[in-house]
Amino acid sequence: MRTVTVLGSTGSIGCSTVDLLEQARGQYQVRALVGGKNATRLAEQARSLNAELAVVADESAFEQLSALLKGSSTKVACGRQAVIDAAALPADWTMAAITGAAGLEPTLASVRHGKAVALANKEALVCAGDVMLRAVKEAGATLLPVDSEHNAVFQAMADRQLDQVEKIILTASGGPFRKASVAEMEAATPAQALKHPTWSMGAKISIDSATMFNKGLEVIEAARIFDLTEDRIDVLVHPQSVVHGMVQYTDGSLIAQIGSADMRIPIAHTLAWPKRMATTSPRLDLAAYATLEFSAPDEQRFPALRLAREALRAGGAASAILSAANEVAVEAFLNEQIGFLDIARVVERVMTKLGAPPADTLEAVLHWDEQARREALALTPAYAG
Ligand SMILES: NC(=O)C1=CN([C@@H]2O[C@H](COP(=O)(O)OP(=O)(O)OC[C@H]3O[C@@H](n4cnc5c(N)ncnc54)[C@H](OP(=O)(O)O)[C@@H]3O)[C@@H](O)[C@H]2O)C=CC1
Ligand SMILES: CC(=O)[C@@H](O)[C@H](O)COP(=O)(O)O
Ligand SMILES: [Mn+2]
Repeated sequence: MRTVTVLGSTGSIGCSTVDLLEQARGQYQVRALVGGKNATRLAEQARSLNAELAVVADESAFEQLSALLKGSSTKVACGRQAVIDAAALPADWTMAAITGAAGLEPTLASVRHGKAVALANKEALVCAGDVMLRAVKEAGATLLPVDSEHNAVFQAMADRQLDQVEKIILTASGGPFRKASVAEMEAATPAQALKHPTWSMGAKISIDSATMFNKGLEVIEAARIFDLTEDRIDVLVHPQSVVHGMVQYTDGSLIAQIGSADMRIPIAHTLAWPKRMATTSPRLDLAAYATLEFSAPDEQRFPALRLAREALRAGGAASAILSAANEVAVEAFLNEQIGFLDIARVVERVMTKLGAPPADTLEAVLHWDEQARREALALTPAYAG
C-alpha cells in the first residue's frame, strides 16, 4: 500500500486531497495529516482516514485535538518543529499545501526524503527556488505540480522534449476585478476581493487572484519547474477557467489541458502519477460554453505581473522579497488596514528598497523573507485609511 502525508490537510487543497483519499479508501496508508489550527477538521480527517499521526502547528489547538482523538489509534503532536518532523516522515507521496512561506521548511523536509512531492505551496518555490530545486536533485525526489496551470503544462508536456518547447501559456481568470475601474479597485473591500469568479480557494490565494499576484507568483513558479526564462512564459486572461495551461511547440502546435475548475482533477493526476485514477469531479460540457475568451492581461491595472517578471529577471532574493511583502500586504488588506491597490504599492516599495541580494542558502532566503516582512509592516501605516 502507498503511504501518503498531507501538509495543510484542513485547507482548501488539503480537503480536496482528503476527499480523493476517502474515495480511494484502502489504497493508501496515511502517515500524517498536518493542519494549522483547525483541530476539529483535522480530528475528523484523522479518524476518517485512520491516520497514524495528526499535527497542529498552533500549540493552543493541541488540547482540543488530543481530546477529539482520544481513544483512536492516531498519535498527536503540535508546534512548528512537529510539523517539520511530520513532513520528514518517509512517505511515498506528500501533498505540500500549507499556504505561504510557512510551508517552505516542511516542504523542504518532505523533498529530502526523496519520494514524490505534490506541490501546491507555490510560495515555497517562489521564495526558495534554488534551494528547493537543489534539494530535489540531491534527494532524487519527484516534484509534481499541483497548481492547475502548471499541472496542465506538465500534462501537455508529457512524453515530449523540453528542447522542442517554444513557450508555455498560463491562463488567468482575471479575478473578481477583471472589468473593474481603477476607482472601483481602490475602494474594493475584502469581501469583494475574496469572491473569486470561478474557483473556490483559501483566502490568501483568492486575494492574490484578485490582484493578479497569483499569476505573477505562477510565472516565477513555472520558470522554476520547467526551467524556462521569463520571456518564454506567457499569461492569457481566460475568464471561463476551462483551459488551464498550454504548451507551444517549435512546429507551431499548441497543446492544451482542459477541464472543470475543480482542483481534485490536478491533485488526482499527481496522486496517481504516472498512472491515472477515476474521480467524481464534474465532467466538462464544452457545448454548454457559447464562447471561450482569451485576452492579454492589463498590466496597468494589475502591476503584479510586471513586478513578478522584474523579480524573476533580477534573481537572488528578489522573488522571496516580493512574495513575503505580498503576504504581509494581503494580511493587512484582509484586516482592513490598507486598501486593495496598496497591496502592489507596498510590494513595489519593498522590492525597490531591498533589491536582489544573493539567496542561495535556506538561511539567506529566511533572512530576506524576514527583512521584507519587516519593511512591508513598517509601510502599512503609511497606507492605512
Ligand atoms: N486552493 C486552491 O485551489 C489552490 C491553492 N494553491 C496553493 O496551495 C496552497 C494552499 O492553498 P489553500 O488550500 O487555498 O489555502 P487554505 O488557506 O485553504 O489552507 C491552508 C492550509 O495551511 C494550514 N496552515 C496555515 N498555516 C500553517 C502553519 N504555519 N503550519 C502548518 N499549517 C499551516 C492551514 O491550517 P488551518 O486551516 O487548520 O489553520 C490549512 O490547512 C497555497 O500555497 C496556494 O497558493 C494552488 C493552486 C490552487
Ligand atoms: C486553481 C488555481 O490553480 C488557482 O491558482 C487559480 O488559477 C486562481 O485563479 P486566477 O487564474 O484568477 O489566478
Ligand atoms: Mn493556479
